[in-house]
Amino acid sequence: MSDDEVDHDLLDLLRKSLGIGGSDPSAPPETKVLQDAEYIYDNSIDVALDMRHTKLAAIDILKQMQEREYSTKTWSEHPLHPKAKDESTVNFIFTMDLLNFSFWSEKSEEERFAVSYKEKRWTGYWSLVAALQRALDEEIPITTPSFWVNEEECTEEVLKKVFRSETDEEIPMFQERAQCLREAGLILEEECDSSVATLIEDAKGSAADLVNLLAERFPCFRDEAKFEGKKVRFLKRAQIFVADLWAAFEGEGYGRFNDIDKITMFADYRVPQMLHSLGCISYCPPLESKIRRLETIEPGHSWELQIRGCSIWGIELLRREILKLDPDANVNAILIDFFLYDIAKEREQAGEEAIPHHRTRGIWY
Ligand SMILES: Nc1nc2c(c(CN[C@H]3C=C[C@H](O)[C@@H]3O)cn2[C@@H]2O[C@H](COP(=O)(O)O)[C@@H](O)[C@H]2O)c(=O)[nH]1
Repeated sequence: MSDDEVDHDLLDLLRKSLGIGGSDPSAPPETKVLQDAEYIYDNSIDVALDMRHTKLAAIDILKQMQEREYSTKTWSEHPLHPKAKDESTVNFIFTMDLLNFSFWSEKSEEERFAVSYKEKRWTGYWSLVAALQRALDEEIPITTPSFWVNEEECTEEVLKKVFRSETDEEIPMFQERAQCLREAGLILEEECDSSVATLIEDAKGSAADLVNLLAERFPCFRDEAKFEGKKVRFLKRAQIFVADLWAAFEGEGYGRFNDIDKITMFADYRVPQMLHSLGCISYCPPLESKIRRLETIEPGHSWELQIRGCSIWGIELLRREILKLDPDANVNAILIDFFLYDIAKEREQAGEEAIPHHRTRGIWY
């Protein structure tokens, strides 16, 4: 059996249960996402990273982030993001990142699922944020975990109203989203007296531990796969939950973590597209033409895992190049990722040409 096939997690578990060896309890907590991303990158033959473009992109991104004074403060400046530095925002962010996946549509811009809120029409990620804000305005306690498990009040009809569309297309994966809320509500009720704040306190100020806690306790956050026979972790929504907390609270209070730089890029479908536009990532011809033909890639397919793993590793290389340019730059993988997502949306809004994002339907991103 080669080393790659050894299930190190199982070995760890065995050692712990036998009380021998095992991971050193005093070792700093790790999520293993970055090391799994590097493993995927080292074993990818259909997706590649380009160091020359990465170095060029680092110059441009550093300059733009400094010009925009891009920081955690930017998060709350988005019109739809909650501003209160209190538990209501903790609950909002948890609800949002429980459901922060798979907004893409096969329909046209005009026909796709869209939410009308504050005289604007929101699609994609922002349609989710708008739907939650609209529900709260309509006195539906959609961000309260105990509501999700109340079958008399939180009916399918109420959820349909929360996620009602301006068009004939309903929100993608409506049933899966309802299931995520119910499951998370039950687990929070059992383990944290329905309080997200308690869940955060259980991590004792460690971002990595909070990510691991979410993956351990909530199946719907357990974003893992098998790549070439080895278990790999992406944990995209668990990580973006921690990152959104950190940004919303500007590193204080519920957003205070002593190891926030352990959080990696979030392996979604938008930032890989941006990395391709920057020339940092490239696809083998059959994969590129599949993406350009808008054909779906099955969840767990090697191509999907290579795109996700190489994107995480690509942002790490970008981060290192930025810090070589300016060792004092206030930049980590989170802020680079947030910035690239925002730029990707600005470019899309401006009608700029870009390769389509890849299409994999699922609850992980
Ligand atoms: N890697 C990464 N993925 C992100 C975001 C965000 C929004 N984050 C906000 C918070 C801070 C930032 O400044 C943003 O304002 C959404 N997504 C993912 O993208 C997809 C939605 O795409 P579209 O359908 O086009 O809206 C979907 O998988 C969603 O989970 C991000 O930041 N990073």
